[in-house]
Amino acid sequence: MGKIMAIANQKGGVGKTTSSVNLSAGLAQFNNKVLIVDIDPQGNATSGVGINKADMDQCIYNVLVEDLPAENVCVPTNTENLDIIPATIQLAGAEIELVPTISREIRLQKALEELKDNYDYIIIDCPPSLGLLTINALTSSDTVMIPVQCEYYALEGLSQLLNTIRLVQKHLNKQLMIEGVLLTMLDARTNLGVQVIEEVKKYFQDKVYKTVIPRNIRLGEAPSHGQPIITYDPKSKGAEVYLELAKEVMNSGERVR
Ligand SMILES: Nc1ncnc2c1ncn2[C@@H]1O[C@H](COP(=O)(O)OP(=O)(O)OP(=O)(O)O)[C@@H](O)[C@H]1O
Ligand SMILES: [Mg+2]
Repeated sequence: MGKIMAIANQKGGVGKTTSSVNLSAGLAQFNNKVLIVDIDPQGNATSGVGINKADMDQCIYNVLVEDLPAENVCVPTNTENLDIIPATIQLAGAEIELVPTISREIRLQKALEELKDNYDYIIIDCPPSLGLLTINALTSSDTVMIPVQCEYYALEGLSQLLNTIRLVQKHLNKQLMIEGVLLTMLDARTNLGVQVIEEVKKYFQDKVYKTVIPRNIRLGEAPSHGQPIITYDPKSKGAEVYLELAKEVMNSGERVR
């Protein structure tokens, strides 16, 4: 049975999508069958794996709001072993349309239940908010990965996220565990980055992944070519670190709560 992992942080631009796409591609390279679920109306993970959103007449919106089976919207990507459930801008309406519906917090969970056996990993790329879409992701997941940018104010807003995770654990998904905190966009030339790493480690202790993602120009370029880093530039530092992270995730089954 597959492991479902949400990649969440309500702060924008911290590396959620970059990590969703490239961790997924890394896991796929190690022969895991992987599904990305894009639940961000921006649809960055969707375009990041080369899917043209304008060509899509169905997406995760139809699954969440119209009960379309998730299987019907799964599409293969150019990366072997990697499928995606895409998001288009249509999803922007879901946050409000779901409010009056029955079982609005568990719609994604129900949809993914039927798919869980087809994949080794299902990675959910969350939007930068703590609204119903992120709640659906957390309710569906076994674990949550929190990317934290190595910048000043890195920890700001994390208490809100942790509180939301606690509420989901209490009311909707007792199983949910924090998989780990991923430090992203480290600029090794500055002292600030090192200070932030220290601070985050003090707070989260052994929950912080050993792999730290540096700033890497190639990682920033890859999405505009619709490719994960391991195909866009397999020799880059970015490809190396996301493969390392994939290994770490594959070995983290025994991580304790
Ligand atoms: N390690 C990195 N090195 C260089 N650029 C990066 C790196 N990680 C992410 N980026 C770039 O930074 C920007 C923000 O990253 P990303 O889209 O992954 O963040 P996000 O948390 O998904 O954002 P949002 O909250 O809008 O969904 C993107 O342009 C991305 O290409
Ligand atoms: Mg994103």
